[in-house]
Amino acid sequence: MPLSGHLITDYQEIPRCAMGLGGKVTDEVLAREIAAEQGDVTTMYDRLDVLRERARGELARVQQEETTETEQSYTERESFTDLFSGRFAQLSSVERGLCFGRIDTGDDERFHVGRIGLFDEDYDPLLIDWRTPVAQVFYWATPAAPLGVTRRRHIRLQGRSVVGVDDDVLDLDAIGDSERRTLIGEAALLSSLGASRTGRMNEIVATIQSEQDEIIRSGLPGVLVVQGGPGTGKTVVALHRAAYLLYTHREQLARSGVLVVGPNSTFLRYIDQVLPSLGETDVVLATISELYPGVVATAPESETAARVKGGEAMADVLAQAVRDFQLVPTAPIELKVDQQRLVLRPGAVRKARQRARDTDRPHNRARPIFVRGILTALTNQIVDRLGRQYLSEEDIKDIRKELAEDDRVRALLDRLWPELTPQILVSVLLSSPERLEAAAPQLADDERAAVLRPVDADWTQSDVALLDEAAELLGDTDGTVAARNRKDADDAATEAANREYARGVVQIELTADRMTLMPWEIEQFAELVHRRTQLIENPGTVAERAASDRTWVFGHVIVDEAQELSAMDWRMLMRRCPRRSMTLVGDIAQTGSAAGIASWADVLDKYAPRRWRSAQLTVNYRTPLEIMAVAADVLAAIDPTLSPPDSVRETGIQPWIDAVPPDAFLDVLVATIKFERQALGDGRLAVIVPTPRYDELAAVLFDVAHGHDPSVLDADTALLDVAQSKGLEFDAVLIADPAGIINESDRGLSDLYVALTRPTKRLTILSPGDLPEVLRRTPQR
Ligand SMILES: Nc1ncnc2c1ncn2[C@@H]1O[C@H](COP(=O)(O)OP(=O)(O)OP(=O)(O)O)[C@@H](O)[C@H]1O
Repeated sequence: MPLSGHLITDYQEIPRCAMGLGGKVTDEVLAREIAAEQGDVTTMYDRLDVLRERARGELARVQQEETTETEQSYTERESFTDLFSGRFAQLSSVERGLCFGRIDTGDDERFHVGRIGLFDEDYDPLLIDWRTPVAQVFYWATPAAPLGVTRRRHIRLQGRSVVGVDDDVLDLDAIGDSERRTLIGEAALLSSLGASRTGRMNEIVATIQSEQDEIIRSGLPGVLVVQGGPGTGKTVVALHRAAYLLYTHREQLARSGVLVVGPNSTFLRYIDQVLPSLGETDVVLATISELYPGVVATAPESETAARVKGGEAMADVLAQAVRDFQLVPTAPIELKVDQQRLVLRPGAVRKARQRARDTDRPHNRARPIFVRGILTALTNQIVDRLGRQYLSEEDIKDIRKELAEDDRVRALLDRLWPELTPQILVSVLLSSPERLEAAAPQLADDERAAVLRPVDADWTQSDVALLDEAAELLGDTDGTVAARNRKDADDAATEAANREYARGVVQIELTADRMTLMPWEIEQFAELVHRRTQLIENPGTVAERAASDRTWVFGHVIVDEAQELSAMDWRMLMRRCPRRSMTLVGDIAQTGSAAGIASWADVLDKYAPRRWRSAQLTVNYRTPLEIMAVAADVLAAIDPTLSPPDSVRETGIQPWIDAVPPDAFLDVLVATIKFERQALGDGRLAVIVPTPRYDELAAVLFDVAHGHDPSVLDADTALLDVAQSKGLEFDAVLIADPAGIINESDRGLSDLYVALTRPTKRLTILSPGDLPEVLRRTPQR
């Protein structure tokens, strides 16, 4: 089948099996090839069964083993349990689609590619893991650059049966110029793209395209920015990159973990199956709202408040707000301590404050310096009064100690330089017009008014980065420092002992030859014994501990919809990854947040100068050509210099765009939903509406699931606003009231663009009253 560019028409008509570009094969040849593949595939599944049974048997034996319950035997048993249950879970997760490809090279060699590596009893490879360097050619070879590959075969399985093979013949002599630019494995790709959506994203190991694979396998260090229009696979590529990096750099990443940040909890639910289905679980999935442990940030806020609080200026505002808590009295303060009348003069306080500030320590950590300065000033008064010549060093120390323990002195110190928590600082600042005015003279009156709220107001998403910034400015309190020091000392001692112990256990196991450890599992086992022992002191998986520790440093951070992050969010995120090993995926044209960024360089030249690189994804695998034509008009209105990604499919189904009188809108909407449901059959339909109309429409659309719980994705028809639909996709989308979406915010056109690019098959637009100008170019039906 000749291909032109990336567009494929009549994709349902693609021959069941194409053996070589441009050619069809007889049923007989096909049956013979399928039978041959079946033999190999059956051998792989047999081997998988053996390994799975072995892991299950080992697991059962370890669990039933009689041991004297010493801490040592407990640790050993738990480590084996982890190892074998991890191995068992991994072997089980690859059951579906175990093998999906074959590569033949010019030297008459061939190997199969699959979701996991398998070896026979003699260590001869049966199946190569998709993440290994050897498997790379499966994704990279093209007729123009065959990389030594003569044939790439896509193998389709149903259960354990081979039901189809599709070959790309990569022999340059056999094909013409027009056929050289092709999608890789287009039949397999198109059958996966044409399938109905389930509300959960699927992995794509079998059909990764070369421009995507290059990104997935890009090196670990530095920041990689992946810019791409809607549907180009940014999310799915970012997740496969996480799996690839964890496989390739497991030593480095397993201990520190990988953080994946997504735009909202519905999105996290949408993607939460991808990594487990690739056998990876050591990953923290979080939204920005969840990045400050202990704070649940779900309260809504105005666009202006989000923009102001997300602005870089807030870093200075918070720093000033902290300084405003470090007071110098305007007049001398009198104190009565033990019948003594003491006077604290502003000059002495100012001097103590300057000393403390000069240390450049965070507020709570500089407080002891301030306290020392004040206590010295007060002690000197008493000492001078009593006569220094009559006092020993010990006497002077006692005076100082008494002063330090005196309630009135302590109250005064708390007033002049209070110990603060991030929560107190941020909530007091945002609820006090006076404090705000003092700390934020650079903000306009209406901006300050927009961020004011009651002191006990619930946290919003943009508060999270403020809390994180505040935590940096304040540092730990004395109580938390003491607790941490104690814990660090304990941890260091335990860690050293445990490493020693882990080494011993592995040695004993190897000598006793009791377990069937593969050579490459010995290190893994040692690490597990070590981690297990650590867990007795410090419970929780890496993911759990990382999620509960604000200062946790991740080995790699992946951010999806990265264009939405505010300047303050970036500051927070960069603290989580000082090594700057990051993958940021996004699309500037889809920016919906008022605080979002306008260019990648704006952010990255600052945080990772000369350490960031960018890559582009250019092909839209989601939205068919007919729908992208409508989206293209909106994109041109956002920025005439931008062009949408090329759609890979054409469905022949034109979008339905209609304007109805406002008083008929609801009735027509209900009828249209019904019509779309019938047209879709099993597929998923999203009704996307302006946020201000969400509640009103939720109340009248009885058969449509609504609410902000991610479980709306389980319904066949869901009511969403644009923010909720970000990153998701549906078989059909009905946009109700497009003008409402455009007028909702300054970035309304970008929001409409996001909504228009969610469907995989059908698009309907229903407008109460006139259609917005930007949608009038498409013929109405
Ligand atoms: N190589 C591929 N093989 C099969 N399916 C693919 C491939 N690449 C992308 N897809 C599918 O295309 C759809 C769009 O991918 P994805 O959601 O990752 O795009 P995106 O760039 O993040 O989109 P958006 O910016 O609009 O949220 C998904 O259904 C994904 O599974």
